[in-house]
Amino acid sequence: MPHIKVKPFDTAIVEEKIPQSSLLTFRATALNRGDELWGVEVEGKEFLLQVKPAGSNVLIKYDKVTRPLRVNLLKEALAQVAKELELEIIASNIAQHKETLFASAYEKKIEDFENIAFPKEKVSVEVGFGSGRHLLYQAKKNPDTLFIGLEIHTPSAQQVLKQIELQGLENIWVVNYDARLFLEMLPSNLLDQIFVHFPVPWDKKPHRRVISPSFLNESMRVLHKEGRLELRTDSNNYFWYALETFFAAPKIELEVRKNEALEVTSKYEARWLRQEKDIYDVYVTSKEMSAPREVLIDFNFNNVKYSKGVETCLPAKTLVFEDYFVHIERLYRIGGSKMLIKCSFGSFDRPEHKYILLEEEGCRYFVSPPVKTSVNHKAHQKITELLNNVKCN
Ligand SMILES: C[S@@+](CC[C@H](N)C(=O)[O-])C[C@H]1O[C@@H](n2cnc3c(N)ncnc32)[C@H](O)[C@@H]1O
Repeated sequence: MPHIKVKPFDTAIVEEKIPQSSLLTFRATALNRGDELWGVEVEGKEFLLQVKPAGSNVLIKYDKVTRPLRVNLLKEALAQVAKELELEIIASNIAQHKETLFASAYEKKIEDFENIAFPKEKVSVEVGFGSGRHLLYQAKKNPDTLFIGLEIHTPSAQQVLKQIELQGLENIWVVNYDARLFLEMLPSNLLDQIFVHFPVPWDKKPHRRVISPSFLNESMRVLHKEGRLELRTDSNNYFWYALETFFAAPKIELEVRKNEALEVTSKYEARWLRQEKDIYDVYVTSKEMSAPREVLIDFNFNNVKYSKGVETCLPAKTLVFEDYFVHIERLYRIGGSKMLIKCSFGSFDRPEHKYILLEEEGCRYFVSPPVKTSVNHKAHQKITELLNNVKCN
């Protein structure tokens, strides 16, 4: 990733240069540490550069949380900063290259679902598609259905995206995100089917299993009446665990099969078949329409403003709640009346990493708000409460 190593210089000159700079917007210095963050804006995109000592020199590089997708924007920012501050570069890797961003129209981000139009009337979901054999097969066989494939393993998601292009399929969306958090982004009564084939059994860490009471509730909400959740597993343990979970749900119909042959065999299944293992199917059919989903999530901080002493009032330890956490990682001071707060929060499995810019005029996420999930919202409300309490002290 782009960086420059420069000879030592007085970083305080940045503040003097900001008014004339074509890209620098602020300088934030870490409390009790030697590193800094510089706010920049290039071609309308805001992001941060990290500045820290590297032996007897200074390293200026990208910041993971706010980095723009286009690497050339970062390189341009580093080159321009070095020029404006007249820095002496010792080493760098900022030569601009032609960018070949592999952006597939079939890859969707979780935040796209905050406001998305489904191009087909019929929609189904596959959770943890792995090599994608079943997903690709279903999409080919049912061109009238949109298949949303969810996979947390990024290389598998990329492989399947390539296959989609190679096979010329137009009815699959791939989402590289945790299925347990994804379903809440969907409207009620949308889906025909949810396939969960050979989920990781997690015998020693059952809390990581995809199937859980809350996953079942969300599945029943997003399936339309008569829509079906299909679990296929080779794990006897998982089968009984899932049955117990499903039995507790109201208004569903259950069907259990053993060693049923499907039209397509996944890689995992082929291995179990060679070993002559039993394979279990459990079908859960939704028997009622669900109420529309209510989305009452906003990430405004309303009346939160910078007040003196904020750094002494924020918790140093991670706050852990039943289904979310809040961790204030680091504080940066910008002049005398602004702060940048680096924090992580939300779900234990897919935490958000964000900066919050706290000023006398107000407060906002820098550079973009979190994904609209309920756990992120709970965490946001907790952070708002923490920042408001500072005002009361
Ligand atoms: C045992 S493999 C099965 C793959 C495929 N369904 C098959 O039958 O060959 C389980 C897959 O689920 C994915 N996975 C596990 N937990 C997940 C989650 N919470 N959300 C999305 N994918 C998940 C894993 O990355 C892995 O690719």
